[in-house]
Amino acid sequence: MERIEQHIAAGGRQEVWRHHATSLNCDMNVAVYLPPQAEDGPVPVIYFLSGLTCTEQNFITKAGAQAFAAQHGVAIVAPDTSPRGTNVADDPAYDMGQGAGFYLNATQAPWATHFQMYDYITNELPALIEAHFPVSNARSIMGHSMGGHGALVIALRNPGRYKAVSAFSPIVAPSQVPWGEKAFTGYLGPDRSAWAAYDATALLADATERLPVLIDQGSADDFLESQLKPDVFVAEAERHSHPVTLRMQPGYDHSYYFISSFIGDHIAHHAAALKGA
Ligand SMILES: N[C@@H](CCC(=O)N[C@@H](CS)C(=O)NCC(=O)O)C(=O)O
Repeated sequence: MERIEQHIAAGGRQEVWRHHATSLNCDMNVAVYLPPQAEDGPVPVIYFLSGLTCTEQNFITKAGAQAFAAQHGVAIVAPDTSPRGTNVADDPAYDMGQGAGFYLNATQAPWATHFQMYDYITNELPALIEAHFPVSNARSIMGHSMGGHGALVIALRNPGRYKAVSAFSPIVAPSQVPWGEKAFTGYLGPDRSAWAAYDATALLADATERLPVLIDQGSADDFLESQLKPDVFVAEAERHSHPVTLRMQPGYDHSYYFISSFIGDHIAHHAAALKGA
């Protein structure tokens, strides 16, 4: 692993590391924030998954999370959103290919060679982080938009692995909206039976754990009605007695201004669960 950035932030360290990802068959950047408490011993870790078009940079430069992470003594790991590189398949559209990995394991050409983000985020990255940084194995996961989809799917499919899950403006039912239909057709093929494993709403029926889900959603988000549809998830969660809190935030849009306004609440929510662990 090679450290490519290091900055003091809120008394801790914001770092960016570059490493070879075996599951993705390419080199990846990953941002790691270590709070001041990490100097004295292992701290819990929150994974933050970003949305379409993002790299590891968007969250660390725009969300204002470092001061809250320092206050609560938690590390935050923010990976890139897809495999990258000139040898990696891509698509000219912003919602497919590099920058749009959808946190799944692709089965279709030309994507399957590198687009194995589910394995990377669920297995390879935590093992790497826990081997190289002063962190404990207390983990939680959150994300934004496509990354909110990733966080919900990964938490629902891995009971016991995460102490908390939350999302900003998540794509909760990708099988039912244009972003998801396009990406899943490309990465997983047209057979919709393969899609349910990556659809948070579809996964609720078989969830074995009742990890409470916190969702914040801006009411003025341009993607709310067409792509996000949090009510679909809430209705299905109610059917299966799965605890979910959806907070509609009046006037907020889809941007990092929205995330930065509520990131403190999410980090407090995660820190309480991580420390109770
Ligand atoms: N219309 C946007 C759609 C992509 C978008 O809104 N991306 C969100 C996540 S789904 C984002 O976080 N963008 C990067 C940023 O705001 O820093 C575009 O073409 O860039």
